[in-house]
Amino acid sequence: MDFQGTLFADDVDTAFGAPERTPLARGAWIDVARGWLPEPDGVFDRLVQDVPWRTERRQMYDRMVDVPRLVHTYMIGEELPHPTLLEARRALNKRYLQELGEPFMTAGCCYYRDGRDSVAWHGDRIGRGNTHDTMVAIVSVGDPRALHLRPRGGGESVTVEMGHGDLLVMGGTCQRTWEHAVPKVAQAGPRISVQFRPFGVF
Ligand SMILES: O=C(O)CCC(=O)C(=O)O
Ligand SMILES: [Fe+2]
Repeated sequence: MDFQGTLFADDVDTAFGAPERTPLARGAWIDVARGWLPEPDGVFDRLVQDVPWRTERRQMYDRMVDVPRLVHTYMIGEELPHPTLLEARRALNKRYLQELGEPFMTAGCCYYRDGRDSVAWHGDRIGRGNTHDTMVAIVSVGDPRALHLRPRGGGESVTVEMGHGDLLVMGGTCQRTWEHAVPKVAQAGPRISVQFRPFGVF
């Protein structure tokens, strides 16, 4: 089904629905909306095929290591690989522009091929997320994976099961006062995460 068709199909009622907010400690919050993205199957297939995936390399101590997942970031002005993602970013900007004070611009994509792929505890603190309140909006497609959040320096963690088409927005101080991770699991099929961020947040 093409995109216009999708917009007028049954899922128009649920697509881009209102997220539910959960305040976290220290001025952080998360918004969650289940089944938020329309046509998640088509988005998943397109992303697997068309994104120029590369292995992530990261400086760790004195050496470069492979981070176990594939990545690619669409920078400002670069065309997104599926029209539904364009619609998703529009919907996010409509909902959050006033509160965020600026639009979501970039789209980072991460491909977790199976349960061995993961990302360790971190905040998105390269750039302004380190000093300013901001938002990172994550859309998940494919197999469900748990995204964990914990206060920086320790404390009780929060787990969000990220299912096919689900939206999670991390907001407020979340990137500098909390950390998040997608740990390895014994069994999982492929999952792709698309993270929308404002300019200067990584
Ligand atoms: O896989 C996810 O949804 C989280 C990815 C993430 O936190 C990041 O790449 O900064
Ligand atoms: Fe992150």
